Amino acid sequence: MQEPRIAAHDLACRRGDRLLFRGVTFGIEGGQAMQVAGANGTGKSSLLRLLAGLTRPFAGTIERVGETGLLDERAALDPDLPLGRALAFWSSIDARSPAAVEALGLRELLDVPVRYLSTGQRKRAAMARLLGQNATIWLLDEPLNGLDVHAARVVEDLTAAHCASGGIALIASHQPFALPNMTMLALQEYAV
Ligand SMILES: Nc1ncnc2c1ncn2[C@@H]1O[C@H](COP(=O)(O)OP(=O)(O)OP(=O)(O)O)[C@@H](O)[C@H]1O
Repeated sequence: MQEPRIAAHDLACRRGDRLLFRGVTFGIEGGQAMQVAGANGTGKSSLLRLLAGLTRPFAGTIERVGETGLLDERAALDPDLPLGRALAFWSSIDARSPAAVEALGLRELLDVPVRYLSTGQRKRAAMARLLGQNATIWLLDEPLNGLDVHAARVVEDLTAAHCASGGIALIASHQPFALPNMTMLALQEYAV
């Protein structure tokens, strides 16, 4: 497998008629993690969506080697399906013996329609979906929002394991996220 990498060079982002940031440059290799910090509205979510390839930069370039998986407020799970079947759509989640389903405390919820899940349960399900996606580059937008203390620790541990096995994690968060050797990108420094 090719070594994963994600890099931005002189990136600028425009939403509507407003330029949010410009001149963002960084490079992250396999095994590394970076937290994107910044006040509300500085463009953290917009940056992750750019890096995921969902929107196009106003200026600058993105280099991406490896598949990206985006975790945000949308669970990317069919709301009408029971959770077990919705997760099964993501190929490597096997509802019978998935370590992630156990670790994230989802076993008792597999028969519950996704639309009935609470905010924290939905976030845990989205994390299980991300694991089932087998993406090497994780883009985590406020991954701890809505999680209780135990679930937050599980998500931090899963992310640390992902990096330890050669993956990349980019984390946009207001909350501290415990991960060894994480670098920091302060988005307000690039505000226009
Ligand atoms: N589709 C859109 N069209 C126009 N403006 C948008 C659009 N999406 C987001 N914005 C604006 O872009 C700015 C940045 O939004 P973004 O969600 O990227 O910020 P953020 O740093 O993640 O904020 P928060 O910390 O509140 O989550 C906001 O002012 C927002 O209103």
